[in-house]
Amino acid sequence: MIQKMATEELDRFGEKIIEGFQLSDDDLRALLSLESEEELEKLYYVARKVRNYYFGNRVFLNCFIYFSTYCKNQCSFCYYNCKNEINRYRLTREEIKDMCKALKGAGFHMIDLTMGEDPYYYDEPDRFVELVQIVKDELGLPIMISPGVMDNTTLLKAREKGANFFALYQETYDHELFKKLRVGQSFEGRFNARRFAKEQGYCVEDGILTGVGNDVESTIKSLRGMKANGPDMVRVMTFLPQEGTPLEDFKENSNLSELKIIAILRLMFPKCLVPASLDLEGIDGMVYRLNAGANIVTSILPPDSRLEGVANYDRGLEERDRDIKSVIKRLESMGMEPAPQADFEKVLGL
Ligand SMILES: C[S@@+](CC[C@H](N)C(=O)[O-])C[C@H]1O[C@@H](n2cnc3c(N)ncnc32)[C@H](O)[C@@H]1O
Ligand SMILES: C[C@H](CCN)[C@@H](N)C(=O)O
Ligand code: SF4
Repeated sequence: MIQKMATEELDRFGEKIIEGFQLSDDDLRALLSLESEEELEKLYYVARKVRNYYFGNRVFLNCFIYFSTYCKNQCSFCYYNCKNEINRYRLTREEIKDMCKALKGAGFHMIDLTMGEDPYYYDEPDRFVELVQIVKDELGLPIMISPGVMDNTTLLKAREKGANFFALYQETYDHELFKKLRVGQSFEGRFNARRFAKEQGYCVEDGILTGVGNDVESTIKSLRGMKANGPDMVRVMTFLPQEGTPLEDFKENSNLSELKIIAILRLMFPKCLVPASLDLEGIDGMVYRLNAGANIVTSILPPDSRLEGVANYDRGLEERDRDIKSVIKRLESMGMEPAPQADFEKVLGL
């Protein structure tokens, strides 16, 4: 398929995608099986062509506020699973308010409010709704919420207070693998919460993990599963094993790299937001992810922040390279730039 294509053919392939061509399962098998750097560069070339057609060199910037690392769940891949004996924090309302004040005018397109499934909020969900209100009042920016499988009533209330985006990642659409990852959780419950949010006017983000025991066929199942639900943002994250978790020693030689899947996501979801997360390899990693077709930088932390990431490649490092100024500087060195806020509001359908 793509291996033997010369530049003109790669351009034509990109144009076909822009014209609406849909990749078949066999096409996905072929792309997921690409091996050499040269072949992969051809895939990234086509993905950039499609990304540039819709977004040019303009990138969106998402601020990540992990405001509570308490959780009642025990996902086998996650550092914050309730069985892991770690230091946890829960920001106070005042701390969140002060953080918002420091974020004014920083240049973010959206604020991502993330928490574990913290009983403090799950037992009193209006506390979470109040948080959304505080951030909306302080910053007025679009808000992404990543609270886990919140009940429908709370999702509705958060929407009324100004939440725009609901992020809930299925991890995999392979039910057997899901059971091993999201231990004791309902596949349908997770799926239905995201679908309900979409029906209530949220933009939604779905996502999968790779390097977590997924193979080509399960990855195709996941790509198809996400496609069927019309997400506004789709991600893939490399699974980073976490100390103190059941998968801390998990290793596999996966050929299903994050960069390869980012590029395939771009071809399957040409107009979608596709993240380049700093959570995995910081700003150096961002460059590769943008060059593979991503167009929103996520897990950008408030300046001088000691807040957690999620996969948190830099946990324990003194120096963290996740502030917006450093991101923008690197973007400029790549000939890219932050998009106007109006472009983002268009994506949100505002
Ligand atoms: C956004 S965070 C927390 C939000 C909320 N508690 C939830 O589970 O949806 C959860 C996501 O981070 C990602 N994640 C968690 N641990 C990870 C790890 N060790 N490596 C890569 N991604 C990870 C997973 O995709 C997971 O869905
Ligand atoms: C996984 C997190 C996002 C949650 N909505 C964040 N660390 C990221 O990588 O974007
Ligand atoms: S992924 Fe979310 S729900 Fe699962 S343990 Fe981590 S914080 Fe809790």
